[in-house]
Amino acid sequence: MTLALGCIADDYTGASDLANTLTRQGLRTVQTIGVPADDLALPEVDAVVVSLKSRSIAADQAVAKARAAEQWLRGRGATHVLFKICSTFDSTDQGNIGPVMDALRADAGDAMVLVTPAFPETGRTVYQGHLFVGASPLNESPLKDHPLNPMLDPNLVRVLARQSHTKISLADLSVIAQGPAALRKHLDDLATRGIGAVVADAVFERDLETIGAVALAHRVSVGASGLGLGLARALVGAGRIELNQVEAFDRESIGGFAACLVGSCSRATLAQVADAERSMPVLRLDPSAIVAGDGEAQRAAEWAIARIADGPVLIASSGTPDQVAAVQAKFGRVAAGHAIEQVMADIAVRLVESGVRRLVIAGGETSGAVVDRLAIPGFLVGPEIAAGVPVLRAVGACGSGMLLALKSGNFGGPRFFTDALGLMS
Ligand SMILES: Nc1ncnc2c1ncn2[C@@H]1O[C@H](COP(=O)(O)OP(=O)(O)O)[C@@H](O)[C@H]1O
Ligand SMILES: O=C(O)[C@@H](O)C(=O)COP(=O)(O)O
Repeated sequence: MTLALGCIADDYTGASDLANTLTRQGLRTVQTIGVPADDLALPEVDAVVVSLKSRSIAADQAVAKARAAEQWLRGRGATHVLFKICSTFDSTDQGNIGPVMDALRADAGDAMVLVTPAFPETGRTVYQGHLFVGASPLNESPLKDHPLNPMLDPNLVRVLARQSHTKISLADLSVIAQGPAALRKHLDDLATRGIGAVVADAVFERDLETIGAVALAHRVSVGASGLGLGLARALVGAGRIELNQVEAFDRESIGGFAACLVGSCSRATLAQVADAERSMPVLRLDPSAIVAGDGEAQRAAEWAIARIADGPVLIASSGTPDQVAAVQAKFGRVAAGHAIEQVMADIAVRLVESGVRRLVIAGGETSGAVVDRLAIPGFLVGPEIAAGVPVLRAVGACGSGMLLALKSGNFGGPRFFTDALGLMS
């Protein structure tokens, strides 16, 4: 297998979003959980997205994990490696995007790294280095209240400069709009001034095509699915990919019971849970009881198992920003998040033991905890439920025969959970 593109994603929902984008652009793509074991049988693919649960961990640990993934990808022939971050940049001043970028840049020997989280299909655009979520600057969007990575500064040149040892600058839209040659010249000029990474504006997909075409000549880039789209189109345009069928697995019905586990507290997910209450039983967990270790996992699993034979169920820990703040004030941000994720994983194990084969999980960290506990080694990409969220089929012995959807907290329309289950038969 010689990879046309290697990718390292900093969480599992983000990885499935990127795998979805690459697949839709005609690249045969597989998502692996961590660096794959040597004995994991992978199909012949153009791109591998190695998923890490590294978005919210210490920089030195994230760097070590990213380097291991990079080595594996380079060993399979990847000349370009995309470090996939969130389209809302989810990374505080203590975050690790800058340190991982610095390390990958050093390993690759690149003079310049292009960085853009723009993903216009989901409303994420970058202008003058400022990230917008729909019409709102990042710091006025719901991301200001993210439970783990609250985003308070929309200027990504500043945010990245606070995390990185590399000198950061901007490629603004007036440069990007002139196309690849102008962007190359701009980067060359900046490199002579000691700049080593550039936040690139992007509002439309054509901007990402320009950025992708230029980035492909480098060995490393940093961005969200929009940059994946730009790189994929550049690979196809360069004749380095044979266009493939967009779905990598057959749609044979899988059966078994279905359940949704929701740990995201995003505004979009809160509305989706409220909507799901109209079509399936919903259990709202008590986060304080979870963190206090009061048997919430056991109670929730029993509640679900008593109902799943009659149809899908949904279990949510999600709270409003005020409720999340109250739990965090009592138990601490990291401890609360971790305890809730682990209870979701406990519940998932019980559900799978009871015959659940179709699992929808909302939230990146939540998905990471559940998929890790189920020991699923990787996924093939199936039909798209919503922008950035595909149906996934588990590969490998653990979890084989299961369908999952890993939903980024912010993605999906109001009826996401019923939409997802409708495509996961
Ligand atoms: N009610 C709650 N109070 C505090 N933290 C919560 C609550 N419910 C979930 N969490 C935690 O919030 C975090 C949500 O992150 P994540 O699953 O990545 O969602 P998203 O995709 O929206 O970022 C997780 O660590 C989760 O355990
Ligand atoms: O780029 C994105 O927005 C997503 O792919 C993503 O990374 C999702 O992260 P979570 O919102 O934490 O699930």
